[in-house]
Amino acid sequence: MEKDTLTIIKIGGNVIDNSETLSTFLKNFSQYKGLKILVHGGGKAATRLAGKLGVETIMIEGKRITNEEMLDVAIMTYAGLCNKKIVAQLQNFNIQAIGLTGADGNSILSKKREHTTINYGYVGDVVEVNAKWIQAIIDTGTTPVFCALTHDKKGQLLNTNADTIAQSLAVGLSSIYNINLIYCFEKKGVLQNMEDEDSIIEELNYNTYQYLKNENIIHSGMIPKLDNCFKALKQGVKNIIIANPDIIINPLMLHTHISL
Ligand SMILES: Nc1ncnc2c1ncn2[C@@H]1O[C@H](COP(=O)(O)OP(=O)(O)O)[C@@H](O)[C@H]1O
Ligand SMILES: CC(=O)N[C@@H](CCC(=O)OP(=O)(O)O)C(=O)O
Repeated sequence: MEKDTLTIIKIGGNVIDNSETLSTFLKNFSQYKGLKILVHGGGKAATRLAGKLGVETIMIEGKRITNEEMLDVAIMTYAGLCNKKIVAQLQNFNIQAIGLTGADGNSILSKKREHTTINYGYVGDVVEVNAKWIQAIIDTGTTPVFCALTHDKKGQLLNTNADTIAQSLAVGLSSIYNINLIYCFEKKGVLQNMEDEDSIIEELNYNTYQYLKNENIIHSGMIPKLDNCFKALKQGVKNIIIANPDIIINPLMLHTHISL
């Protein structure tokens, strides 16, 4: 039997952080046809709330050092502020959305990252996605909205990068669905030149990625994002793009297609 298509869309900090951009995106998302999952980050909002609460933010290679206090900030921000505001807006647009951490429905199981040279603290690496349960939720006509938290099934919530959540869901659900994975951020795609918003690399393969990374044309948050894309491709996810959120209403818009 032909598999259904499921689109997994991830939105990042710069989309969530602007209430107008977010609202426009959510309206467009609500009109996007077919089965869908939304994954959101909120790193910037977490850093802001941490500042207000007097909790210091330390990032190493784009990953947040998550001590006990920072984990509380992450839970408040991702599962609370960001997730519930998004779900409420989607309900307003008549989408039967449900907000989830990986603990809800045991949907995403992870393992606390081991302390090597860097102690990341309460950061989780995904071990397993509960694909059958997520499918059952989708089958009721519900749209899952995942935030950047997982759990270890020993009672501990863990902070997991939202790009990785999207990748793990894509891989975990690819046995059931044909997956489209879309990473949305504020630019139109991966750029050849950060000064030129129109210098979009339309097709990016692994070798070109390595070259552009060495040349420092691809750097910072784009590195873990692309690492997640290639990880997903290597595990059988077929269609992955990096694009501006407007892609969902204008599929002809220029974007970056990722291939091996
Ligand atoms: N070549 C590139 N093209 C586009 N963005 C790039 C590039 N290299 C680095 N970046 C940076 O990567 C960022 C996206 O990563 P990140 O901030 O983690 O995304 P998100 O907003 O989805 O969480 C962009 O905002 C940009 O500053
Ligand atoms: C472990 C880790 O770094 N987790 C991320 C989760 C949030 C996130 O990924 O947010 P964006 O997509 O907006 O960057 C963090 O706490 O910043």
